[in-house]
Amino acid sequence: MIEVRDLSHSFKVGKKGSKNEIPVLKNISLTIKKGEIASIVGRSGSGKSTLLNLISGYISPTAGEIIIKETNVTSFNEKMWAMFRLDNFGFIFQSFQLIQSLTTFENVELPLTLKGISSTQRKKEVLELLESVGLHHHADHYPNELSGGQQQRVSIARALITKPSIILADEPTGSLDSETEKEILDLIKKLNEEQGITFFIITHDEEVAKISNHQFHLQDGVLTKGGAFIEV
Ligand SMILES: Nc1ncnc2c1ncn2[C@@H]1O[C@H](COP(=O)(O)OP(=O)(O)OP(=O)(O)O)[C@@H](O)[C@H]1O
Repeated sequence: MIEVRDLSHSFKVGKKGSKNEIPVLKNISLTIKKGEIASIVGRSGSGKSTLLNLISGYISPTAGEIIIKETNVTSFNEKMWAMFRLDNFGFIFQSFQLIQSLTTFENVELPLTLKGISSTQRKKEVLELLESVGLHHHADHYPNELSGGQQQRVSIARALITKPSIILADEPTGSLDSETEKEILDLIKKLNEEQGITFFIITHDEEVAKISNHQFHLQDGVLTKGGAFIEV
C-alpha cells in the first residue's frame, strides 16, 4: 500500500545558493500493508515529520522512491499531489487544526465542499459520520466549546469524511490526557478493524505504538527497527 525505497532527504541550509546540506533521512526502505496500523517511533529530531511530509508530498525526496497504492508518486507535481491527497489521505494532527470560526458540522463538511459534493449529500454524509463518532449532539458547537478529546474526534471525522484508504496521523494523542488518549486510540483501532483503514502514525509515545501492527524506529534519520510484528 505504501512502499518507500531507499529514500533520503537533505535540507539545504544557509544563504540562497549555499551548498550546505544537512542529511535528515538516510536510505529508508519500508513497506506498510493495506489495513495495517503502522507507527514511526523516534525521538524529537529523528526525522519522523520529514518522513510524513515526504509520504504526503509536501516535500520532495533528495533520492529514492515512494509508491502509494501501486502509483509511483515520487515525481508528482503540486497539482497531482493535491488531487491524490484529497482522494486517498486523511490527516490527523496533534493540535487538531480545526478552523475556529466553523462549527463541528462545517469543519467536517469542508473536504466534501472542496470535492464539489452537493449540499444535500454533504448534509447526509456529515450527520451520519458525526453520529458514528458520537458527536451528533455537538454538530453546532465551535471548537473552543469542545474538550480536547471531542476536538480530536471532530478532526478524525474530518479526516474520514472523504472515505480515505490511508490516514496519516502526527502525534494524534500528543495534546490529550491519558484517559482521553485511550478513547482516541480505541476509536483508531475500531476504524482500522471495522473499515480496514490503513493508519500511519508518528509518535514518541509507547501507548500509541502498542496499538500498531508494525513499528518502525527512527534514530538520527536511520531506520533502526522495522519489520517486527507486534501482537495486539
Ligand atoms: N526545513 C528544514 N530546514 C532545515 N532543517 C530541518 C527542516 N525541517 C527539519 N529539519 C531538521 O531535520 C531534523 C529532523 O526533523 P523532524 O522534524 O523530521 O524530526 P521529528 O522526529 O519529527 O521531531 P519532533 O518529534 O520534534 O517533531 C531535525 O534536526 C531538524 O532540525
